[in-house]
Amino acid sequence: MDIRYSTHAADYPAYDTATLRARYLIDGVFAPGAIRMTYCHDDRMVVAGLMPVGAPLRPEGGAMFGGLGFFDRREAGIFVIAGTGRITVDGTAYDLVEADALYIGKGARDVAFESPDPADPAKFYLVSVPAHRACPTRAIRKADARTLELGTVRDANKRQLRQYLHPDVIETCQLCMGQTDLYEGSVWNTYPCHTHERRMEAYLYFGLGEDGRVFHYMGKPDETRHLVLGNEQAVISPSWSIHMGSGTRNYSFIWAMAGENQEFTDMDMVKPQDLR
Ligand SMILES: O=C[C@H](O)[C@@H](O)CC(=O)C(=O)O
Ligand SMILES: [Zn+2]
Repeated sequence: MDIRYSTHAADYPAYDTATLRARYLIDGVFAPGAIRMTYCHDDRMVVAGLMPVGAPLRPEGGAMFGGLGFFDRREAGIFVIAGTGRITVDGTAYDLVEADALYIGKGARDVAFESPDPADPAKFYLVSVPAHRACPTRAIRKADARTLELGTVRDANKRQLRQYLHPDVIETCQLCMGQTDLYEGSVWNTYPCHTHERRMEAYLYFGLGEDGRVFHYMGKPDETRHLVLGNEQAVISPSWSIHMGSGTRNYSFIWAMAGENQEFTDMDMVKPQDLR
């Protein structure tokens, strides 16, 4: 378990590149046959990659969770970013293809992740946060998501944003999650940018190819820093930080938020002329 404590907004301007990356970047999200977990103390969000090859994978609770089962006091959203996958929750199997998602509510006991086709192993991206009550476990297919078309070719930010774990789609305790795909020729995400003091957020970038990179911007709007991210790397955005990026090509990312509210539009928009 990789543990990330919260950082104060006054501290990050002094970080060098290596420290910025150690605090906010999550590398090695997917490894064949393994569960890779990062426990982030910002809103106690767990970010994990599961890539079953052969035997099914089961997220464990254990010492890090006070001896509880993983889902005893948590909910999770899981997206398939590659391959085809099956998740079995207490005897019910959900078969998922790329861009499908599953929400698992608090109280699930036996959760197994599998790749039914060994030639096409699934990459499951999981984000989990504490939950105070049980909401129903449900699959959300790509077509079920609330879809928004954003941006323009002129601004190189034409993209499709799909809200899967969102109050208009399914009920969750605090997790909001979705996927944004940039169209070919567009490279900017989340511009004009924003903060949301009431929620933290994590992004997983993928579909970048081997050499593609995203220059991800973070920090207070008047004191920005950047992290260079490669394919299938994630980044933590504390509530005080902007989170936007520009890629060397188009790409996709999964965003996940947790905190005080689930109002997607509760954002403090930053005027471009105020960025530094
Ligand atoms: O708070 C919301 C998140 O930052 C993302 O949903 C933004 C995003 O996917 C986009 O603009 O493409
Ligand atoms: Zn945001």
